[in-house]
Amino acid sequence: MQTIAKALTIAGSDSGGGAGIQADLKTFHQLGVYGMSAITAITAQNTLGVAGVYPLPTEAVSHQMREVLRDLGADAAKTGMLFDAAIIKAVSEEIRTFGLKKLVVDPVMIAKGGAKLLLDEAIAALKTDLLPLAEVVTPNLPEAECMTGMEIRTPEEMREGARAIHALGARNVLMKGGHLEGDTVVDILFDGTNFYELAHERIQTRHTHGTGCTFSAALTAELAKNTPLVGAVEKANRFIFEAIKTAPQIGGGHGPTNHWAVVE
Ligand SMILES: Nc1ncnc2c1ncn2[C@@H]1O[C@H](COP(=O)(O)OP(=O)(O)O)[C@@H](O)[C@H]1O
Ligand SMILES: Cc1ncc(COP(=O)(O)OP(=O)(O)O)c(N)n1
Repeated sequence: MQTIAKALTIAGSDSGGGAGIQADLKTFHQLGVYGMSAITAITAQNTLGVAGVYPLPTEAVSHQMREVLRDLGADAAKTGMLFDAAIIKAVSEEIRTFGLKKLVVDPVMIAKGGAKLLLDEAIAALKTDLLPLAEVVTPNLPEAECMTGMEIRTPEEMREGARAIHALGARNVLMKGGHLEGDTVVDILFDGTNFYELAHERIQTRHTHGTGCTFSAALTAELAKNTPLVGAVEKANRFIFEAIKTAPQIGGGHGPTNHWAVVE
Protein backbone atom coordinates (compact mmCIF):
# COMPACT_ATOMS: atom_id res chain seq x y z
CA MET A 1 0.00 0.00 0.00
CA GLN A 2 1.22 3.51 -0.85
CA THR A 3 2.13 5.60 2.21
CA ILE A 4 1.26 9.28 2.29
CA ALA A 5 3.44 11.90 3.99
CA LYS A 6 1.64 13.76 6.79
CA ALA A 7 2.24 17.26 8.13
CA LEU A 8 0.76 19.16 11.07
CA THR A 9 0.38 22.93 11.23
CA ILE A 10 0.05 24.64 14.61
CA ALA A 11 -1.08 28.16 13.75
CA GLY A 12 -3.82 30.76 13.67
CA SER A 13 -6.87 30.76 11.42
CA ASP A 14 -7.04 33.48 8.73
CA SER A 15 -10.70 33.90 7.79
CA GLY A 16 -9.55 35.42 4.48
CA GLY A 17 -7.80 32.17 3.55
CA GLY A 18 -4.45 33.61 2.39
CA ALA A 19 -2.27 33.07 5.47
CA GLY A 20 -2.26 30.95 8.64
CA ILE A 21 -3.83 27.50 8.85
CA GLN A 22 -5.68 27.93 5.57
CA ALA A 23 -2.53 28.76 3.57
CA ASP A 24 -0.68 25.88 5.23
CA LEU A 25 -3.32 23.24 4.49
CA LYS A 26 -3.76 24.39 0.88
CA THR A 27 0.01 24.27 0.36
CA PHE A 28 0.39 20.84 1.99
CA HIS A 29 -2.38 19.54 -0.26
CA GLN A 30 -0.90 21.04 -3.43
CA LEU A 31 2.47 19.44 -2.64
CA GLY A 32 0.90 16.02 -2.12
CA VAL A 33 1.02 15.92 1.68
CA TYR A 34 -1.84 15.02 4.04
CA GLY A 35 -2.47 18.11 6.19
CA MET A 36 -3.63 18.31 9.82
CA SER A 37 -4.10 21.33 12.08
CA ALA A 38 -4.02 22.55 15.67
CA ILE A 39 -5.55 26.05 15.76
CA THR A 40 -4.01 28.49 18.25
CA ALA A 41 -6.19 31.54 17.60
CA ILE A 42 -8.97 32.66 15.34
CA THR A 43 -8.48 35.92 13.46
CA ALA A 44 -11.15 37.96 11.72
CA GLN A 45 -9.21 39.27 8.71
CA ASN A 46 -9.29 39.86 5.00
CA THR A 47 -6.88 41.31 2.46
CA LEU A 48 -7.28 44.75 4.05
CA GLY A 49 -6.01 43.68 7.47
CA VAL A 50 -6.64 41.94 10.77
CA ALA A 51 -9.81 43.22 12.47
CA GLY A 52 -9.90 40.84 15.45
CA VAL A 53 -7.79 38.23 17.26
CA TYR A 54 -9.35 35.55 19.47
CA PRO A 55 -6.76 33.25 21.08
CA LEU A 56 -7.87 29.77 22.15
CA PRO A 57 -7.33 28.39 25.67
CA THR A 58 -3.95 26.61 25.88
CA GLU A 59 -5.65 23.29 26.68
CA ALA A 60 -7.61 23.53 23.42
CA VAL A 61 -4.32 23.85 21.52
CA SER A 62 -2.57 21.01 23.39
CA HIS A 63 -5.63 18.79 23.07
CA GLN A 64 -5.76 19.18 19.26
CA MET A 65 -2.06 18.30 19.04
CA ARG A 66 -2.40 15.26 21.30
CA GLU A 67 -5.40 13.83 19.45
CA VAL A 68 -3.72 14.21 16.07
CA LEU A 69 -0.30 12.98 17.11
CA ARG A 70 -1.37 9.97 19.19
CA ASP A 71 -3.40 8.58 16.29
CA LEU A 72 -2.25 9.87 12.89
CA GLY A 73 1.29 11.05 13.73
CA ALA A 74 3.17 13.61 11.67
CA ASP A 75 6.27 13.29 9.47
CA ALA A 76 6.88 17.01 9.91
CA ALA A 77 5.22 19.93 11.67
CA LYS A 78 5.30 23.72 11.56
CA THR A 79 4.32 26.51 13.87
CA GLY A 80 2.91 29.87 12.79
CA MET A 81 0.97 32.42 14.84
CA LEU A 82 1.26 31.38 18.51
CA PHE A 83 0.12 34.65 20.10
CA ASP A 84 1.25 34.36 23.74
CA ALA A 85 3.82 32.74 26.03
CA ALA A 86 1.34 30.26 27.51
CA ILE A 87 0.51 28.85 24.06
CA ILE A 88 4.21 28.68 23.14
CA LYS A 89 4.98 26.73 26.31
CA ALA A 90 2.04 24.35 25.78
CA VAL A 91 3.01 23.72 22.14
CA SER A 92 6.68 23.19 23.06
CA GLU A 93 5.67 20.66 25.70
CA GLU A 94 3.64 18.56 23.22
CA ILE A 95 6.43 18.73 20.64
CA ARG A 96 8.85 17.38 23.24
CA THR A 97 6.40 14.71 24.48
CA PHE A 98 5.79 13.37 20.98
CA GLY A 99 9.45 13.71 19.96
CA LEU A 100 8.67 15.74 16.82
CA LYS A 101 12.01 16.23 15.11
CA LYS A 102 11.20 17.85 11.76
CA LEU A 103 9.81 21.08 13.15
CA VAL A 104 9.70 24.29 11.10
CA VAL A 105 9.22 27.37 13.30
CA ASP A 106 7.85 30.38 11.41
CA PRO A 107 8.19 33.06 14.12
CA VAL A 108 5.10 35.03 13.05
CA MET A 109 5.01 38.36 14.92
CA ILE A 110 3.24 41.13 13.00
CA ALA A 111 0.81 40.95 10.07
CA LYS A 112 1.41 43.11 6.97
CA GLY A 113 -1.16 45.67 8.13
CA GLY A 114 0.60 46.03 11.51
CA ALA A 115 -1.57 43.83 13.75
CA LYS A 116 0.31 42.02 16.53
CA LEU A 117 0.07 38.25 16.11
CA LEU A 118 2.61 37.61 18.93
CA LEU A 119 2.57 39.56 22.18
CA ASP A 120 5.84 41.22 23.29
CA GLU A 121 5.77 39.15 26.48
CA ALA A 122 6.02 35.99 24.34
CA ILE A 123 9.34 36.75 22.59
CA ALA A 124 11.41 35.30 25.44
CA ALA A 125 9.42 32.04 25.41
CA LEU A 126 9.78 31.81 21.63
CA LYS A 127 13.55 32.06 22.01
CA THR A 128 14.07 29.82 25.03
CA ASP A 129 11.32 27.20 24.69
CA LEU A 130 10.61 26.79 20.98
CA LEU A 131 13.73 27.70 19.00
CA PRO A 132 15.84 24.87 20.50
CA LEU A 133 13.23 22.41 19.17
CA ALA A 134 13.36 23.76 15.61
CA GLU A 135 14.92 21.91 12.70
CA VAL A 136 14.52 25.17 10.77
CA VAL A 137 13.43 28.64 11.86
CA THR A 138 12.24 31.00 9.09
CA PRO A 139 12.31 34.65 10.25
CA ASN A 140 11.70 37.59 7.95
CA LEU A 141 13.95 40.63 8.51
CA PRO A 142 11.81 42.40 11.18
CA GLU A 143 11.41 39.10 13.09
CA ALA A 144 15.16 38.45 12.91
CA GLU A 145 15.82 41.98 14.18
CA CYS A 146 13.44 41.41 17.07
CA MET A 147 15.05 38.09 18.02
CA THR A 148 18.62 39.38 17.83
CA GLY A 149 18.40 43.11 18.64
CA MET A 150 20.54 43.67 15.51
CA GLU A 151 19.79 45.90 12.53
CA ILE A 152 19.38 43.61 9.52
CA ARG A 153 19.03 45.37 6.14
CA THR A 154 21.59 43.71 3.81
CA PRO A 155 22.60 40.13 2.86
CA GLU A 156 25.79 40.56 4.93
CA GLU A 157 23.72 41.59 7.98
CA MET A 158 21.38 38.65 7.25
CA ARG A 159 24.35 36.26 7.57
CA GLU A 160 25.37 37.85 10.91
CA GLY A 161 21.77 37.65 12.12
CA ALA A 162 21.51 34.01 11.06
CA ARG A 163 24.59 33.19 13.16
CA ALA A 164 23.02 34.88 16.20
CA ILE A 165 19.72 33.02 15.76
CA HIS A 166 21.53 29.72 15.25
CA ALA A 167 23.23 30.33 18.60
CA LEU A 168 19.76 30.40 20.22
CA GLY A 169 19.47 26.68 19.44
CA ALA A 170 17.69 26.24 16.08
CA ARG A 171 19.53 23.62 14.02
CA ASN A 172 19.13 25.63 10.79
CA VAL A 173 18.13 29.22 10.04
CA LEU A 174 16.40 30.27 6.83
CA MET A 175 16.28 34.05 6.77
CA LYS A 176 13.76 35.38 4.27
CA GLY A 177 14.68 38.46 2.30
CA GLY A 178 11.30 39.69 1.11
CA HIS A 179 11.80 42.91 3.13
CA LEU A 180 15.20 43.75 1.52
CA GLU A 181 15.42 46.91 -0.58
CA GLY A 182 15.94 46.45 -4.32
CA ASP A 183 14.97 44.36 -7.33
CA THR A 184 16.41 41.08 -6.05
CA VAL A 185 15.06 39.01 -3.17
CA VAL A 186 17.69 36.93 -1.36
CA ASP A 187 16.83 34.17 1.13
CA ILE A 188 19.76 32.77 3.15
CA LEU A 189 20.06 29.33 4.76
CA PHE A 190 22.63 28.79 7.53
CA ASP A 191 23.19 25.26 8.87
CA GLY A 192 25.70 26.24 11.54
CA THR A 193 28.64 25.86 9.16
CA ASN A 194 27.70 26.84 5.63
CA PHE A 195 25.58 29.55 4.04
CA TYR A 196 23.40 28.88 0.97
CA GLU A 197 21.90 31.83 -0.90
CA LEU A 198 18.76 31.69 -2.99
CA ALA A 199 18.15 34.78 -5.08
CA HIS A 200 15.31 35.62 -7.46
CA GLU A 201 13.88 38.73 -9.02
CA ARG A 202 11.43 40.76 -6.94
CA ILE A 203 7.92 40.48 -8.37
CA GLN A 204 6.29 43.92 -8.35
CA THR A 205 2.91 43.22 -6.78
CA ARG A 206 0.81 44.07 -3.74
CA HIS A 207 -0.53 40.49 -3.61
CA THR A 208 1.88 39.07 -1.03
CA HIS A 209 -0.46 38.23 1.84
CA GLY A 210 0.66 35.02 3.51
CA THR A 211 3.97 34.64 1.68
CA GLY A 212 5.82 33.65 4.86
CA CYS A 213 3.17 31.08 5.84
CA THR A 214 3.02 29.61 2.35
CA PHE A 215 6.82 29.39 2.09
CA SER A 216 7.20 27.67 5.48
CA ALA A 217 4.31 25.30 4.69
CA ALA A 218 5.99 24.28 1.41
CA LEU A 219 9.24 23.68 3.30
CA THR A 220 7.40 21.57 5.90
CA ALA A 221 5.66 19.55 3.18
CA GLU A 222 8.99 18.77 1.50
CA LEU A 223 10.58 17.75 4.81
CA ALA A 224 7.57 15.49 5.46
CA LYS A 225 8.31 13.79 2.12
CA ASN A 226 11.92 13.26 3.25
CA THR A 227 13.40 15.77 0.79
CA PRO A 228 16.86 16.74 2.16
CA LEU A 229 16.98 20.23 3.69
CA VAL A 230 18.71 22.17 0.89
CA GLY A 231 16.44 20.59 -1.74
CA ALA A 232 13.39 21.31 0.42
CA VAL A 233 14.37 24.98 0.77
CA GLU A 234 14.98 25.25 -3.00
CA LYS A 235 11.57 23.74 -3.76
CA ALA A 236 9.80 26.02 -1.26
CA ASN A 237 11.60 29.02 -2.78
CA ARG A 238 10.45 28.04 -6.28
CA PHE A 239 6.92 27.41 -5.00
CA ILE A 240 6.52 30.82 -3.34
CA PHE A 241 8.02 32.60 -6.36
CA GLU A 242 5.49 30.95 -8.67
CA ALA A 243 2.65 31.47 -6.15
CA ILE A 244 3.37 35.22 -5.99
CA LYS A 245 3.81 35.47 -9.78
CA THR A 246 0.44 33.84 -10.46
CA ALA A 247 -1.48 35.35 -7.50
CA PRO A 248 -5.25 35.36 -8.18
CA GLN A 249 -5.52 39.16 -7.65
CA ILE A 250 -8.53 39.06 -5.35
CA GLY A 251 -9.56 41.38 -2.51
CA GLY A 252 -9.12 45.13 -2.15
CA GLY A 253 -5.78 45.02 -0.28
CA HIS A 254 -2.85 42.60 -0.13
CA GLY A 255 -4.35 39.58 -1.87
CA PRO A 256 -3.34 35.94 -1.33
CA THR A 257 -0.77 34.02 -3.35
CA ASN A 258 -1.68 31.16 -5.67
CA HIS A 259 -1.70 27.99 -3.59
CA TRP A 260 -2.31 25.98 -6.79
CA ALA A 261 1.14 26.96 -8.05
CA VAL A 262 2.87 24.14 -9.93
CA VAL A 263 6.63 23.62 -9.65
CA GLU A 264 8.73 20.63 -10.70
N1 LIG B 1 7.87 40.60 -4.09
C1 LIG B 1 8.46 39.39 -4.01
N2 LIG B 1 8.98 38.81 -5.10
C2 LIG B 1 9.55 37.59 -5.05
N3 LIG B 1 9.65 36.86 -3.92
C3 LIG B 1 9.16 37.38 -2.78
C4 LIG B 1 8.54 38.67 -2.76
N4 LIG B 1 8.12 38.92 -1.48
C5 LIG B 1 8.46 37.84 -0.75
N5 LIG B 1 9.08 36.90 -1.52
C6 LIG B 1 9.51 35.58 -1.08
O1 LIG B 1 8.48 35.10 -0.20
C7 LIG B 1 9.02 34.48 0.94
C8 LIG B 1 8.54 35.22 2.18
O2 LIG B 1 9.26 36.41 2.29
P1 LIG B 1 9.10 37.59 3.31
O3 LIG B 1 8.25 38.63 2.66
O4 LIG B 1 10.46 37.98 3.71
O5 LIG B 1 8.34 36.91 4.53
P2 LIG B 1 7.03 37.32 5.36
O6 LIG B 1 5.85 37.05 4.49
O7 LIG B 1 7.11 36.41 6.56
O8 LIG B 1 7.18 38.78 5.71
C9 LIG B 1 10.53 34.49 0.78
O9 LIG B 1 10.94 33.22 0.33
C10 LIG B 1 10.80 35.56 -0.27
O10 LIG B 1 11.88 35.21 -1.07
C1 LIG C 1 -3.51 33.75 11.16
C2 LIG C 1 -2.37 34.44 10.53
N1 LIG C 1 -1.15 33.90 10.62
C3 LIG C 1 -0.09 34.54 10.05
C4 LIG C 1 -0.26 35.72 9.38
C5 LIG C 1 0.91 36.44 8.76
O1 LIG C 1 1.34 35.70 7.72
P1 LIG C 1 2.61 36.00 6.81
O2 LIG C 1 2.83 34.82 5.99
O3 LIG C 1 3.73 36.50 7.64
O4 LIG C 1 2.01 37.07 5.86
P2 LIG C 1 1.88 38.60 5.86
O5 LIG C 1 1.49 39.14 7.18
O6 LIG C 1 3.26 39.03 5.41
O7 LIG C 1 0.84 38.80 4.84
C6 LIG C 1 -1.54 36.25 9.29
N2 LIG C 1 -1.78 37.40 8.64
N3 LIG C 1 -2.59 35.60 9.89
